[in-house]
Amino acid sequence: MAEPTKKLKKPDVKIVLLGDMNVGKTSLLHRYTERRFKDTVSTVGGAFFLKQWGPYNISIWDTAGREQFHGLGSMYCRGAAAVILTYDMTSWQSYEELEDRFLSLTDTANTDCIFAIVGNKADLTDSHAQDLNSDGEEENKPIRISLSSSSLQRKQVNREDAMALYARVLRYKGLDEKACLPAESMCFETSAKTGYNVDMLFENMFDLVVPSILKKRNEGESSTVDLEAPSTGKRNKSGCCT
Ligand SMILES: Nc1nc2c(ncn2[C@@H]2O[C@H](COP(=O)(O)OP(=O)(O)OP(=O)(O)O)[C@@H](O)[C@H]2O)c(=O)[nH]1
Ligand SMILES: [Mg+2]
Repeated sequence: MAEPTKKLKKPDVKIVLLGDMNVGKTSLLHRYTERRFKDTVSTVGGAFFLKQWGPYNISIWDTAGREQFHGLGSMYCRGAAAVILTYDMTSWQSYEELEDRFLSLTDTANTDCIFAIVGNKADLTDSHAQDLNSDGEEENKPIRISLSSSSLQRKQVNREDAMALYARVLRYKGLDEKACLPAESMCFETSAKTGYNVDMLFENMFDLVVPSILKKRNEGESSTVDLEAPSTGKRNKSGCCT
């Protein structure tokens, strides 16, 4: 009897994390997937994590922010249903770089690609400390922990700046602001260190890409990949591809 052909579910959709080196892209993904903040090394190339979301498979691509890997960015963005543009709230430069260096990489993303603007390292900012005094909800622990005033820094990028960038991103993509998701719901301030807003960010994005999956399915794209076909990347144990 002939052996059944080996087929593996392939991701239904792709979400890409973009942003300058050191803003915390890898840490955000670790926080979400491993529920902890751990030491990182600067990413080389890119790596992906597969998330099962209900009946759907979503790949989240973590890319390298270092300039030397810049050329790879548009490759990782090809066919992306969503892009998370990430900056460090304590670094104005990391915010500026999003427009100067990273936005054009998204030209290869889907035409209906969804954008989120994410300011990470909220735990380092003084305004975050104030917020938490009134509403200290973070992962598991009371927040007082690491907020010694000596470690706090001035917040260099405000939420209004992020919302203004969101509007410019839509303009760059030729999209009508009124027909798109509102800036208030697409700009996030997070902390990979404490977990602040991290689940909310990723899970919002997962919900938002579901229509893109359904559209793809309606257009009749195969949802399996042939394991016997030549592979294009090496997989390691964690499901990452480098
Ligand atoms: N305080 C604080 N530090 C953070 C946070 N997120 C990341 N870091 C630290 O920032 C540094 C860079 O984090 P990474 O996650 O490696 O940054 P990246 O954006 O993946 O950098 P590349 O891979 O080089 O593009 C590390 O020392 C992290 O520990 C955060 O939310 N708060
Ligand atoms: Mg990284």
